[in-house]
Amino acid sequence: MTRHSPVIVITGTPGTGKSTHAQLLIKDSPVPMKHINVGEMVKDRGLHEGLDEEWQSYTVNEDKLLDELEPLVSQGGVILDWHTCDIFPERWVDLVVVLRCNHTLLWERLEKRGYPLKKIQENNEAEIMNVVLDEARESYQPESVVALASDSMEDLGENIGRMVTWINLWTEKNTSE
Ligand SMILES: Nc1ncnc2c1ncn2[C@@H]1O[C@H](COP(=O)(O)OP(=O)(O)O)[C@@H](O)[C@H]1O
Repeated sequence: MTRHSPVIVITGTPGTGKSTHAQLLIKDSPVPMKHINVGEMVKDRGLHEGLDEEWQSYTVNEDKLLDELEPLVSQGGVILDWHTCDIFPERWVDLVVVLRCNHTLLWERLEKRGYPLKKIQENNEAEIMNVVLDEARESYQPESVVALASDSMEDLGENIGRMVTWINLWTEKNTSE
């Protein structure tokens, strides 16, 4: 698969800042990148088996989702924004960014979002237990996975700068070979 732009996964517990990062990155990226909010795609295109009432989340049909994503990802230039990452085949992905957030801040962000208490607790525990980071480390090569703090606007700016630098290096390497 020849790509002229990379595929970046931005993952992390809900509320850590994935969409905020993805939206800024598509503006600052030196090559055109498309932001795919995978959760919204699942909902909008019906790539699920229905809503789990207890958890207020969709039961994803992974085969349908992967079939839908494959043609979009194959060209490169894509940011996949989702709270889980191990479903994406390793060959699709050039960089996995796992956003981390202090759990008190995360609690406040999810409360503001109007999540039910049970969902806030579940996500808060997942953040404390490193669930998404462990999942990323188990699914991809260590050099492809980077964990970045997303507690403050300062972190946000630094993270975008680091990702822009990474995209420049990737592009230089992959278009000169
Ligand atoms: N680094 C950050 N510093 C301060 N606030 C942030 C940061 N990242 C995200 N936020 C805020 O946290 C909330 C959740 O961010 P969002 O990008 O929607 O998270 P996610 O996509 O991971 O669910 C938003 O109100 C956003 O403005």
